[in-house]
Amino acid sequence: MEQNTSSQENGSTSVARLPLSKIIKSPRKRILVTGGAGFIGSHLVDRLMEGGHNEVIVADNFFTGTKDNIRRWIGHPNFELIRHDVTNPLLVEVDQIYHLACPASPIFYKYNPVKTTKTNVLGTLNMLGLAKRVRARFLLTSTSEVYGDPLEHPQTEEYWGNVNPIGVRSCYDEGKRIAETLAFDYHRQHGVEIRVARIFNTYGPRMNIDDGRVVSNFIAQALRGEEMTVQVPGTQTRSFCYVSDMVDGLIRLMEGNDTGPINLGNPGEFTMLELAARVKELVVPSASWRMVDNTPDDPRKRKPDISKAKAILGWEPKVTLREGLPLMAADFQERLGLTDKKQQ
Ligand SMILES: NC(=O)c1ccc[n+]([C@@H]2O[C@H](COP(=O)([O-])OP(=O)(O)OC[C@H]3O[C@@H](n4cnc5c(N)ncnc54)[C@H](O)[C@@H]3O)[C@@H](O)[C@H]2O)c1
Ligand SMILES: O=C(O)[C@H]1O[C@H](OP(=O)(O)OP(=O)(O)OC[C@H]2O[C@@H](n3ccc(=O)[nH]c3=O)[C@H](O)[C@@H]2O)[C@H](O)[C@@H](O)[C@@H]1O
Repeated sequence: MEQNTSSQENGSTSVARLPLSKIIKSPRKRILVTGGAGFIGSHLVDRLMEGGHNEVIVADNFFTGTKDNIRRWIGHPNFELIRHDVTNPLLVEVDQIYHLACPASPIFYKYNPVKTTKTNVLGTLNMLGLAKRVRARFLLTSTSEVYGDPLEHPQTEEYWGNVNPIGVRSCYDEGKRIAETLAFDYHRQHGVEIRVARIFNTYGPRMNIDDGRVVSNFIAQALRGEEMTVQVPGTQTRSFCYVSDMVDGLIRLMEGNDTGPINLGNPGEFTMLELAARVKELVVPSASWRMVDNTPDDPRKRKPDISKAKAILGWEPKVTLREGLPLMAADFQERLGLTDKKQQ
């Protein structure tokens, strides 16, 4: 029998103003992941796709990401890949936006610093504009680099940071700081639901082999039989979080009620010399290292205070560096087409 649709067609004003995604009751969430072809993004996409409850759209310009990272989902009915640069507006109907698009390795973000700033400013502005228009919840992957070369240790979310505004890292550090500002202003001014994660150094399978970040460099160098390049003084510290823990934290933040900013990272703190020694012990026992020059404004120490993530999200990392390094090395070994160096 034909339904009388006149009330639906004439619909009340309030219903008519609802975004389409709220009117069409879909059992699935539609989720946009910008930068979804990158390292963290592709692991996040895996987690969001598994279980079949979501439709996932990846928007990526493939500057540092690759289709290989998301190849398993291409052709899946719940998955869509768009070649898109976030410095241009994007029109899609979604319920959630995970905004990761931005080169993360210092080598790549310094390669075209003006573009990095544009990605952080215009890219975040465009994605917040989209969130406002379609009433999507928006999560920004900010960084521990907003703390700069920190004068407080470990870093809590209350610390305002020590950042050089005109240095070679500023396109990234200051870019992420203004991205956070934009998120909070869209929240206060336009009521956009925002979530801000401050991610500390994350590592794992699928990192670009020649990405330039320390864990990928050391593992690739050790496996290739090259010396690991420890930048002076070698006593600078970082705290390394395995990617599956990070993805878990990001999803908890998105699904929870707190805007953040919330530190997500592993509080285990290592000097770069200790990291090189761990790679030697766990990946290639014959490996060695040499000291090389450092780059300007390298933060001397970094370690997250994750009390807030524990209390608010019930989250803390599970995978230790000792467990994570061999998992990453196995992936690198396969991609480099190498045999197991440890057994040689
Ligand atoms: N991995 C970490 O240790 C770490 C730490 C702090 C913050 N983060 C943040 O997490 C996010 C992901 O980092 P990652 O380690 O996966 O890096 P990644 O370089 O592997 O991924 C970034 C992705 O963004 C894409 N991209 C870059 N510029 C773009 C643009 N203008 N338009 C569309 N796509 C663009 C790249 O092609 C890539 O797929 C970044 O925003 C980064 O700042 C990462
Ligand atoms: O976690 C973060 O918030 C940020 O960390 C990184 O910045 P950084 O910590 O400097 O990352 P790396 O380039 O991996 O350097 C880490 C340390 O390793 C040292 N390093 C790096 C490379 C290398 O070959 N050898 C080496 O000793 C560097 O001097 C530095 O002290 C990147 O900027 C971002 O991915 C991210 O936003």
